[in-house]
Amino acid sequence: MRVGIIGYGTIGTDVAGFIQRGEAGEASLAAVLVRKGLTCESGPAGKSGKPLFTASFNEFMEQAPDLVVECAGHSAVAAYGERVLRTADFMVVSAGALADEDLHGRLMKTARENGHRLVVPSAAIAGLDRIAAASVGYMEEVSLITRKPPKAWIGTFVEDKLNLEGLTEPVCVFEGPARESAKLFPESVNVSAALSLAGIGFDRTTVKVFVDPGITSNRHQVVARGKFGELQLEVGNTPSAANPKTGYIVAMSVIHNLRKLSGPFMIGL
Ligand SMILES: NC(=O)C1=CN([C@@H]2O[C@H](COP(=O)(O)OP(=O)(O)OC[C@H]3O[C@@H](n4cnc5c(N)ncnc54)[C@H](OP(=O)(O)O)[C@@H]3O)[C@@H](O)[C@H]2O)C=CC1
Ligand SMILES: O=C([O-])CC(=O)C(=O)O
Repeated sequence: MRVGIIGYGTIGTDVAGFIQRGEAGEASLAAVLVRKGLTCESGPAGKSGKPLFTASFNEFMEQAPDLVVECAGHSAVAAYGERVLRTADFMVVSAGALADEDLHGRLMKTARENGHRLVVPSAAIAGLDRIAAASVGYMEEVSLITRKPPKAWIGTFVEDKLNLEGLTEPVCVFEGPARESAKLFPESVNVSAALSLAGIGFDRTTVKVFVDPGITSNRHQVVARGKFGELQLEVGNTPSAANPKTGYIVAMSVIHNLRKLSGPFMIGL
């Protein structure tokens, strides 16, 4: 399976590294779409050699990826999604972009018409296998509490509202439906979108978001109840050195999914 990556930041770099070290099952790296010129010293190459690093979307798609992994943010999902799905599967890490109903609908239509798949990895959250299975029956509740340390909020709108360095107690910066949280925190609460898509949708999934000076990991708590029974889980993601908003687990989850999609064995669905 030939893989293309959009975005060579924290997640994209890790995903590319895993693939190039042969840790992604049958997947090989075909091309990386970057924003400005080349960011990799290995330089340009073609279909058969090293992966191509390019700022041209057309050149990127000419490498004939079977699957493209988006690791670049909400705007990249909107900019490239439909064009990718005409010829390849599309794995969306910035799942919050799908809170835009119109965009989500267009991507689904393009995928269906062209026989490709829109794939959302679990990334920073857990338990989506069970939530998705549970949603086959009636569900009364799916809720999420996301907490991250102050440094994870630098560069977000929260920085303008709070003195992040001076916090001594957790502060709730959002409470409401997942559709709003996914749009309000494009770089840091994509987990609410993945949870919504697995379960009862963006409008019934409820979310609280905290800046918490008492923790060092990015923490997500999920509670769900329904015909299946109930689920309570909490994950603590180690923030990556390059971007404290993002856990290392996100790239690892992408690789787990590449192994599943490219190989003969699937588990953790
Ligand atoms: N589903 C989940 O659980 C999670 C999802 N995410 C999502 O993943 C995204 C990426 O995270 P992360 O890697 O940590 O972020 P980074 O900011 O470290 O990296 C993003 C990279 O994408 C590049 N980029 C942006 N737009 C484009 C474009 N149009 N074409 C090519 N490259 C582009 C940026 O380039 P430049 O430097 O030029 O801006 C940057 O190099 C986040 O914005 C978030 O939406 C993150 C964590 C968890
Ligand atoms: O990595 C995390 O813990 C979650 C995250 O940034 C997101 O959901 O966008």
